Amino acid sequence: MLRTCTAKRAIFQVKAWRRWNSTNPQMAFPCVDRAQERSQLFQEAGFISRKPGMTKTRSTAKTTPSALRNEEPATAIKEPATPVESGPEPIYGKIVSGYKVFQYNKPFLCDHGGVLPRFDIAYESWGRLNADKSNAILLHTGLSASSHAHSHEANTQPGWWEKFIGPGKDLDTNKFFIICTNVIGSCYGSTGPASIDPSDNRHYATRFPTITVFDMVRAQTHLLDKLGIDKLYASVGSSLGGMQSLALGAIAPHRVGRIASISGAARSHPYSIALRFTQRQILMNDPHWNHGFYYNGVPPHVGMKLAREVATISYRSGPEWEQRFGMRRADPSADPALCPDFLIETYLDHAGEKFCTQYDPNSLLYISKAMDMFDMSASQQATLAYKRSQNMYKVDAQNFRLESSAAASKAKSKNDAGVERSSGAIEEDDLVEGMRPLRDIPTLVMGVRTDNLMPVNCQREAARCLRKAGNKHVHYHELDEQKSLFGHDTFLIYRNGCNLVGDKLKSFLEERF
Ligand SMILES: N[C@@H](CCO)C(=O)O
Repeated sequence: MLRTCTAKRAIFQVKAWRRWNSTNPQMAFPCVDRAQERSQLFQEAGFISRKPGMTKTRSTAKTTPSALRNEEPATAIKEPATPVESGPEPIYGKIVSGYKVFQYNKPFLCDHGGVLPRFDIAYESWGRLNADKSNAILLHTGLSASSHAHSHEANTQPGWWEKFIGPGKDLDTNKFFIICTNVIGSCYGSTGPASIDPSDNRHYATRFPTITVFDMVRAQTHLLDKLGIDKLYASVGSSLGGMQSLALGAIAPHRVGRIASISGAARSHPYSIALRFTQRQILMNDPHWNHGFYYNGVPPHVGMKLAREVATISYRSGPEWEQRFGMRRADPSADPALCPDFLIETYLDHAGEKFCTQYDPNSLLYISKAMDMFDMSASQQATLAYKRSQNMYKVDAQNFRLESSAAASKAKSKNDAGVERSSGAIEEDDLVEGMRPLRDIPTLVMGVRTDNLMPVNCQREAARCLRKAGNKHVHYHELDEQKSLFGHDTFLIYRNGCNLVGDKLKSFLEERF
């Protein structure tokens, strides 16, 4: 009762403040009011969901205020119209159904020694698996994506690669069987921090183990086993997916026929780490983050919104925004405001608003950290292999035997190669050595010069190291400013009926080697 009264009083105060400042428009801060209002709505919803006899987890659609369901709150102050229509945007939705779930019911050892007692992987597929199961393509996702890459009967909403997949398309479903998973650590049906820990029926939250990109693909190999796919036709991905497609080639080269790594990297760039670190800091310093234990209360939606605004700056490019927004203001006749005012500001505000209640904040922390740590250098892989061998006792005896011998041989190969991680300067020989397992796998590496998040140097480095490792089939393409101003997100965007990433990918996949 007390909580309801407090919440109502706070909403009343916000409304009163708005009434007052309508006569003082220069003092209006609708972007701040809206955040406060959303906290109140969450608080009310939390109170409703904790009434006797109701679930203790986050409230259901029935009891959840509209703002929490990512709709416009009935009482929200209207911001200037968002100029998202002025340019192409990725299609990302909150996916809660329409996927299949693969259940791995054995303990899963993560690279850094944590153990998941079991895990789920949400996945979707398109096309038909042929009789000898040789036409499967595993499509790896970027950070925020779900398994819903394309529409189908169980979910007719357009997917995030809707135009890339289909009969005759870039990923041609007349030829290939396409599988897309939601990675472990995420929140769209696969096991992640928001999942329930079976040992105590509480959300994992930050008790979830640290995961690596190698863990993500290792988990996917168990799905491939279940589907009876010994060897993929191709491992394809962009961004984080471009890291995964390479990582799979490193841990299971015998299972991959071709690799496509688009706007990815063989190891993270310090600039990318800086951008993701900043996002995590913003999120973790939202008092509602509560060390990750927010699932029964108000989530850190303000931190999420601001983190997404920073992320969006890294996903697109200045030259795109010059053309798209310039110095235009949402309402040129209005006095300058501290809340969104320039079109670019309303755009970022919209990106943050859309994402902040759609994606689990802890998933952002875990997955972005996994990206930061990604490094295919031989010394780093050997370090992880050694860690695995030390922790193998935590999982069952069968896994112990299988994996400890693999880990031991990797740890040994580190000594054979005589490679150690350099203390400061970036050591390329170490990366070449780490990419040696991919030397016989035809690989497409693509980069975009306007990419601010994973600079094109990352893709140049990956291609160069693959070649130095002896790979004779490295196909490298770089899109210059004339071809794409969409920066890192280029791979998500179709314009004028085409996407240059898709064209190149199609030729690579369909070429005979
Ligand atoms: N916009 C993409 C870029 C990173 O893949 C995302 O949010 O996942």
